[in-house]
Amino acid sequence: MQVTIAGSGGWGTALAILLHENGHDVTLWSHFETESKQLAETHQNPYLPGVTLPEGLHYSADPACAQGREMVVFATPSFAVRTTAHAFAPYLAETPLLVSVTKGIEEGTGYRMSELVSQETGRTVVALSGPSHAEEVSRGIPTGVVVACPERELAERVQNAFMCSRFRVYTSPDTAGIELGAALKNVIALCAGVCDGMGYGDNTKALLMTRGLAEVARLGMALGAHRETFAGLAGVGDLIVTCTSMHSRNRRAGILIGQGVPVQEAMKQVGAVVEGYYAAQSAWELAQRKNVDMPITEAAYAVLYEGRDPREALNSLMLRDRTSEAEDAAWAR
Ligand SMILES: NC(=O)C1=CN([C@@H]2O[C@H](COP(=O)(O)OP(=O)(O)OC[C@H]3O[C@@H](n4cnc5c(N)ncnc54)[C@H](O)[C@@H]3O)[C@@H](O)[C@H]2O)C=CC1
Ligand SMILES: O=C(CO)COP(=O)(O)O
Repeated sequence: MQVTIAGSGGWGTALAILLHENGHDVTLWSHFETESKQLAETHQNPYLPGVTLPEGLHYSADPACAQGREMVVFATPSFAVRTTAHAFAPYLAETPLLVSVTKGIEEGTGYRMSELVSQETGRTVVALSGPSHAEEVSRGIPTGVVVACPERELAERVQNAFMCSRFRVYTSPDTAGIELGAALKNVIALCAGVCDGMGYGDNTKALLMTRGLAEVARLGMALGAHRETFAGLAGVGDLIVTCTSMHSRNRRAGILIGQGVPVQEAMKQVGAVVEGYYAAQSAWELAQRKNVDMPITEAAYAVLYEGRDPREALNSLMLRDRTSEAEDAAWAR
């Protein structure tokens, strides 16, 4: 298959290596000409230290490189997905498969990433997500993900393109669930990092992850996602990897914030996109709009955007009104 990957950060590059190994003819597109030249000349990507890009990958900074390709994968940070899809749209008429692998929610509108690409291109878009740090995928470490699309045939074609012995791909019809799980868990991972940075323990993190998943699923379902998706790879699977891995940019940013580093400085020190920072604002807005209770996300928003002290935020989460883990209906059983 002829493939273009639109976005040459860590994730786009890791997927370019994978698809090249799968026998596809891959062009890696960069937003910046200088970045594209550097990749072509050095075969190294600073976002993936120690990984050498294989011979045979092509590099471009021109969206026209998508012309006539069979699959285009959008892999930029979320803030750049709409503009990138807009730039690529004139070249996609003969491309049957469009894929989004970005994890975020558009600020202000609340749209998911596949929705942005769809709006800009007028086409159905497959979403790919799951516990999949680029640092590990680029080194061939076995990984599992989900591809979602209401059109099963499109999902299965994308599954076939990515699947191999080190990259297991499941399909799902629940694009909303897959994308919301991906975007919202980043907020919880950032909070898990904050707890680590403040020196709290494994109990605290397990509490945060479990109750975090509950509120992620609550908002997801209010936005049309299926409950069971949050028990899958793009839900609890991705939550586990992001809250526990030192590869996670969200967790690393959180650790710094928990240690007292100012938010903007923490993101600068991480040096790659911290999607949970942006998702906290979008999730907070969506929760208000849909009237969904999301106490952890609300606390994250207050810490990240209003300067609230993280210790004080955690303390007030612990002392919220007492409640039940079960829904009211369960007590009647
Ligand atoms: N890194 C990872 O392990 C994984 C990342 N993701 C998701 O993939 C998305 C991209 O993540 P990464 O590749 O890690 O990000 P990154 O932080 O490595 O991305 C940096 C890239 O963004 C590009 N960029 C900057 N401004 C741009 C613009 N205006 N237009 C287009 N591109 C621009 C830069 O050229 C650079 O190549 C995020 O949503 C992330 O959550 C998903 C799974 C794994
Ligand atoms: O989504 C990811 C892994 O599945 C990447 O997480 P970070 O953005 O926190 O590094």
